[in-house]
Amino acid sequence: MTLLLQQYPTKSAASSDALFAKIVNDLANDGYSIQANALPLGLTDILHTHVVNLPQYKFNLARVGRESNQQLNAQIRNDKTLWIYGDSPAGQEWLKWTQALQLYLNRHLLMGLFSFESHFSHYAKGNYYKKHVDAFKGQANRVLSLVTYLNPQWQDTQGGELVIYNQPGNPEGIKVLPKYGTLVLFLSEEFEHEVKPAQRDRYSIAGWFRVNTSTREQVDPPL
Ligand SMILES: O=C(O)CCC(=O)C(=O)O
Ligand SMILES: [Fe+2]
Repeated sequence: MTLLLQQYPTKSAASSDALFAKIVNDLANDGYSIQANALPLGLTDILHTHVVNLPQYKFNLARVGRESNQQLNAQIRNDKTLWIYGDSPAGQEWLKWTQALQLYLNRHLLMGLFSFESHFSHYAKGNYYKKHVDAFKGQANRVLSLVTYLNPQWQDTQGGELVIYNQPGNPEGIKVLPKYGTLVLFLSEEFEHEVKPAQRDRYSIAGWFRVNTSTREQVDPPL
């Protein structure tokens, strides 16, 4: 008999299982999950080193939807972004980890997550992203939003909070400081949220798990 060693779960994926289980529980109960010190430290470190060493010119002014009017855009958000592909060791490690998360979510919540896209964001001092949703009901195929933060020693007084408006009865929303290794997930269509201006450079990764809405006429996500 030949025994094939399974690729999954790997040791590192297995060590995230306790975290993934908490996320599944939160998502099922509340539709969002906020986890401090969630990312494996080695992964946070490699991503942080990578992002702070990227040359500024590689980042692009973020766009809002299909809007091409840059002035209007800048009133809504003025961070800069850079899409993450597997063309760097940091990018590869990140995509491996989010892949393990995607698999876990599909197994335990049957979400049918089909693909994942993500970008680094750099909010320079004073930058913001006004209140928005990441996907519109019935339109988009972004179903689950993910954000993680790459800012060592973030102080409570330095602003830059993500505010999640979780229910009408709580107009203040839930504030999340962009601390090193904190991970946030929420259902993309359900929660308005915003990024408050920060007192210092703020680095993060924003990502979205998508379902496949391909039809015979249209391949989506685009190849
Ligand atoms: O950086 C954050 O805290 C959230 C970013 C965000 O909402 C987005 O990029 O859509
Ligand atoms: Fe967002």
